[in-house]
Amino acid sequence: MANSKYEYVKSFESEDEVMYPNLIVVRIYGCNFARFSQVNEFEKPNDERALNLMNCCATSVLEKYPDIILAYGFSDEYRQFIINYAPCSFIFKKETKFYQRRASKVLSLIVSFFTSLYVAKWGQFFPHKEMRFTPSFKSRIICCPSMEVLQAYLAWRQRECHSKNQYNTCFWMLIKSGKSETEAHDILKGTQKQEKNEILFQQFGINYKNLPSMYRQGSCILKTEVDETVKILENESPVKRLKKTVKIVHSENIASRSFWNDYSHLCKELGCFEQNVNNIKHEYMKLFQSENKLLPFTWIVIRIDGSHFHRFSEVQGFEKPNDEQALKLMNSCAVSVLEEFNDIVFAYGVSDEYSFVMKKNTQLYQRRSSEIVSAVVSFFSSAYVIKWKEFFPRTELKYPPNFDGRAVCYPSNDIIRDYLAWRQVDCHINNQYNTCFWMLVKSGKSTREAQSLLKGTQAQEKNQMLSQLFSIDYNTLPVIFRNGSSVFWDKEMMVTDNGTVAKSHKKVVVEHPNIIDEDFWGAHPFILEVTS
Ligand SMILES: Nc1nc2c(ncn2[C@@H]2O[C@H](COP(=O)(O)OP(=O)(O)OP(=O)(O)O)[C@@H](O)[C@H]2O)c(=O)[nH]1
Ligand SMILES: [Mg+2]
Ligand SMILES: [Mg+2]
Repeated sequence: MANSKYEYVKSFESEDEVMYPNLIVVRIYGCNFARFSQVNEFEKPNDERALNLMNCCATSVLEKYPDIILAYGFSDEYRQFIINYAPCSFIFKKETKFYQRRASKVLSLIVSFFTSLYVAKWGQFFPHKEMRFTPSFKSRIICCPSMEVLQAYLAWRQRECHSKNQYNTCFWMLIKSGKSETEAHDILKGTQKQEKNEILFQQFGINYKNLPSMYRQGSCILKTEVDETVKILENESPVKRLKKTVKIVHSENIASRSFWNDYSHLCKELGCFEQNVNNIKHEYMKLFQSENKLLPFTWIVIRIDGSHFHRFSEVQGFEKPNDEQALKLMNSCAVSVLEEFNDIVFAYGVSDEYSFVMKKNTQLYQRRSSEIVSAVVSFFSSAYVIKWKEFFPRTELKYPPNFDGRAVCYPSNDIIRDYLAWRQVDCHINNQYNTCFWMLVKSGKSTREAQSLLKGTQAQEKNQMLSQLFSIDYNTLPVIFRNGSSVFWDKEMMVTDNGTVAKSHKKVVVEHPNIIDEDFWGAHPFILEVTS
């Protein structure tokens, strides 16, 4: 399709490929889950339903993406100051070429799918509890340069599981026995493993080792190959083939040679463990915790895009070329995103994509790229599944959709405006093409004929085609289709008692203005104004 003069903004996008032979681990964890688990009254210290829901989502992630070989998750129960709920790590096979190993694509697609699943499957695990509050997760890539590092990573995760679960079990037993939260923390401060076990045994008659292994050891979700009998021959000998299945196991030490090397599939796709690890090197901990930050004093755009929405819109029977309800659902999710993330000042959406502009001086998550991208894409995905019924009351959601996301920095107001213009020009070009294409198809042409009739045509010719063949004046088509949707905080001017003009936020609005020309920006100067 035609290029526009705004295409240059693409050059601001940077490469973020995780280079081979690094192993890719995607780690996800709950966002603000202290609040989510409280509002939804999760049982403490472990809510079995919540853990099973998480395991079920992780299983579906493994089933959807063949390149993910293993997932490990556990419950890091809500405690004061701790918001790192339900951490789960997904490990890709060494040879993966998933989305050309681009970090933001990989981490966003996985967290988005996990979130959609979490919302869609909620009712199966909490049948009598309506979900309150939009759940969302963050994700990041942990890049493991060798099997030794992966082994250290898994050992670290499982140690966290052991120690957190032991602490939480003691903590909540103390609370149940009448202690205040502060008293319980004080009792446990500085205690070693052994002492905690003694508290549990002596005060509460609990043998820690007898607690369910899912709580103590976490859950490994892995692909295994099993022999499956396909048919029985006449001579009664069975014909077998290898079938991949996903299973959940709980094991004392997932980073041990004996556990790992027992699963031939893990060794084949990732590699074997040479020896057991005892101490996790300090340098590795730095590697597990390092994160890239986005350039300071630049506008940040987080662009999300529906994954395989061509298929999704077919399956859901969206109207062609534009389904107004589908677009309104996208818009409604964008409104929720603006309400949730104060630093997002503007959003522009078309088709299955949305661009969110975050103010230049935002300090959200210390400008850590993966945290920002994952939190936004996950929140959007969650809202999409939650709001589906509101926009499609008669169409069931056939499968949970997911979105990819990326963050790009733009240094000046002119360039951020060119970025938005680029997206709107794209909207014009695509919409005009799609409108002609579907009119031709609806009039009886094959898709190939329609394509060849439109090949190389300019905007003018397409407009003529629409008006001459179908009596359609392109400019009278709904503006939401032609211009896409802009979402922003509408400000109200208020004159205060002393006569000065003050501005206050009113509410988030969805409009369909031309954002290429000056008029809109002249009338809304506050959107790209840099305020502290
Ligand atoms: N029928 C219909 N389809 C839509 C609508 N909005 C988006 N789509 C579909 O979603 C696709 C979006 O294009 P892309 O984002 O480039 O393609 P994709 O299939 O999502 O593939 P990836 O984004 O690469 O994963 C369009 O090609 C349409 O097939 C709509 O309102 N109606
Ligand atoms: Mg798409
Ligand atoms: Mg798209």
